[in-house]
Amino acid sequence: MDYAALLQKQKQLTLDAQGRKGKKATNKHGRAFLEMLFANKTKPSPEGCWVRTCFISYAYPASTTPLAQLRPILISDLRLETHHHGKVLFLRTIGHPTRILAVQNAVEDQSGGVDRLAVYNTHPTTPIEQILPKHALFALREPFYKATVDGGYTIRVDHPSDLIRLQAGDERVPAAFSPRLVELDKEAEGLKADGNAAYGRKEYCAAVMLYSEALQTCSTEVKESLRYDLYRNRANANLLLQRFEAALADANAAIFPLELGTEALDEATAKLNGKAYYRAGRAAYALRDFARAAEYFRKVERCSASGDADAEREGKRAACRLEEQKTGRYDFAAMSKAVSATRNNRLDHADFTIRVKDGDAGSRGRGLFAVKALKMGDLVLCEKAFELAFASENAKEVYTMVNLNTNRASMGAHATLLFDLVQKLSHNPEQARVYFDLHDGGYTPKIPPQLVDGVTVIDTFRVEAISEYNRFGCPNVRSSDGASMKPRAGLGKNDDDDGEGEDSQLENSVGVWVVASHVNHACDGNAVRAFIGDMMIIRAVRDIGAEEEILMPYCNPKNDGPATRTSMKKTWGFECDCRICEADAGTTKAQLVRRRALSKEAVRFLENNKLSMQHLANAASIRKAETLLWDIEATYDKTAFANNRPRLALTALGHWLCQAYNFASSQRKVIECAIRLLRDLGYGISVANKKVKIDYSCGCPDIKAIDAAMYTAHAHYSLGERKQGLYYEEFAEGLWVVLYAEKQGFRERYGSS
Ligand SMILES: C[S@@+](CC[C@H](N)C(=O)[O-])C[C@H]1O[C@@H](n2cnc3c(N)ncnc32)[C@H](O)[C@@H]1O
Repeated sequence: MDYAALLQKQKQLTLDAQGRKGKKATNKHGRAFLEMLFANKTKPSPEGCWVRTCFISYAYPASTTPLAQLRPILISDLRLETHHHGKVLFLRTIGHPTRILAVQNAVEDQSGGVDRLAVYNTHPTTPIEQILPKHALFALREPFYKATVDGGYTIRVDHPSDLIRLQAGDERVPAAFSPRLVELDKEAEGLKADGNAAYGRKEYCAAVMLYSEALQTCSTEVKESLRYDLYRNRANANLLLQRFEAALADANAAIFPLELGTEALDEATAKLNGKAYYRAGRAAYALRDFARAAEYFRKVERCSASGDADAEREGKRAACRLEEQKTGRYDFAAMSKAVSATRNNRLDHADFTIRVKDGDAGSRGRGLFAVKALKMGDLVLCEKAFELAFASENAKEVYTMVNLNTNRASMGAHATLLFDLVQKLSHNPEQARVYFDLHDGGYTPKIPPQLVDGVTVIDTFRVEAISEYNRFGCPNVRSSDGASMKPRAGLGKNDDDDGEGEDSQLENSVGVWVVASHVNHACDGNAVRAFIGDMMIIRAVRDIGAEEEILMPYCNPKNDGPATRTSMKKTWGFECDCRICEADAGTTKAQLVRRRALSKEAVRFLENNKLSMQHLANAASIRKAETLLWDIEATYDKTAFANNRPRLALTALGHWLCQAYNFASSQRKVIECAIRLLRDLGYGISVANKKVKIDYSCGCPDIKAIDAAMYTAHAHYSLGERKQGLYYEEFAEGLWVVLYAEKQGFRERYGSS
């Protein structure tokens, strides 16, 4: 897809539309047409994959003005391309909703004016009947009106929090709408029954609304027990909607207090309290407050003389999480077994973050620092995704996302992540505060999440801005899959892949990890990340001192340092000053031009000389590779790249040579080439008295380094030098765990020693 053309076209359309700014809409569709357009319930989309384009249009802030301070406006007064500040539009849906990218419906105002309403950034899995059901009432704060490409008009909602659903009995509903409303005077008991019925139909949003309405209706004369029932039921519906903060508050409001002077509640009331504690426990668990969850589950058990099997089980689960949180002891092998291409890869594990703290990182902004000294291979942190969109989960719809604010276009799960985030943040304001504290690249205005008219205001443009700076690509299942699926030629199974581009193939999914988001970049970072399902596992790639900043490469350092730096500047807005970049800074233009030309030649050479048992290298191709390697090496300044500074442009050819000599069973040459490859990846090797010493301090962990170590190990084994071989094998296995979080895949790739 030509993203640049798509972006340009959308910009032009937006610009053209701007020409009508402030004008009134002409030749509008009438009621009959709109009623016809939205006459039928939408059928599920036919099988197949839909490619949708999600345009993030020019940013404007979410409305934070309460309804009471806004003046009503009518549809007929709306002006095109205009944000109607200080105004509120009261609307009632008149048709059945439909979803293309936005959820849409026909609407009328209190004077009978009609138009189309489109709500963007809602979650694709939320039933559209929950968003814009027929005959529902809404107040739209500070509406935005625009012409659409199909020649029509739309009242466009980019921030779902601008649109407030009003209950039938709400006094803010304009009088003109009231006569058509039904059951205005419904009693709390009746509303509760309706809520229960909606819950039974799995219409949880409707259930929450009906319970809320009943709670508003509950007069002081109404039985107190009804109020508790309503809170308890609403807690359950909120749990199922993943509105965990609301669920926790509801569950707590449903707990009967002990009467003054009494020792215990009667059995029936205690049982009800048990239910409320259980729901509170589940909400606290989902909010990852495991200590609090464990306490609630203990309380459930105390509410019944015979105990409670569910609470006991949940209590044990919470205790396991607390143990993980405290010790960082995870069964990574079991975690790896638990994920697969066909499962929901969201794992039930706690975060382990006590070895790090955030702090001032000077010109890098905030950063993450080691609390204590860590050894190479140590777990730095393990964190569950705050939110994650697995590409594999939404196979029916593929989104291309085009952001006019940042001039960026992307394909994959980015749009789904935005919808996931907006949904989560809208209903969990405390979690929203954590998210909005992340780096936003200087986005303004910084509207904090706040409750206005009972709705948490979420600025979707800022959500996306933060996501762009903080999201990580990740595999659909686990990091090791790419490596174990593609064994290197001559090591274990045969394959002709050169190892480049594995990550890009695997990283279709995308997520946000809020603690890891504080880690700043260095191409030669002291830590790297790996994934198992939605868990990010960061390990030290070399020893890290107490108080030292944790740094990891945001993207794989590429062979062309200056090109990497330019792309980093474009994406994240900074220039890397790590040791590789520092060494590279002295590269002359002539050296760089020559290195690029030779690297291109190397790519062509590797493309035309793929190795396998059937295609062995001949003497001429080996000579050519060696010559190219020396020539590229000559473009690196000897002084600047002394002390094992990585020379990444050499590694692809170095890797090929290891393979070539390995196929030719030239064991000494394999060892020589592999040690050279390790050095070019920053690992200094010295051998004294058959003892191998590896200097990790500049090492760039990469699958090629593991391959190089295993080539060396196998060559030593073949030469009968088992002890030396074992050093390298141990090093390779350790590095594998650093890169992929666990051992799975190592033996598949390299076979047994
Ligand atoms: C994911 S955030 C990292 C945390 C961030 N420093 C903060 O203050 O919250 C990414 C942003 O951090 C800054 N950053 C990361 N690595 C950097 C580096 N090596 N040099 C300068 N700034 C860096 C850039 O502003 C980048 O867009």
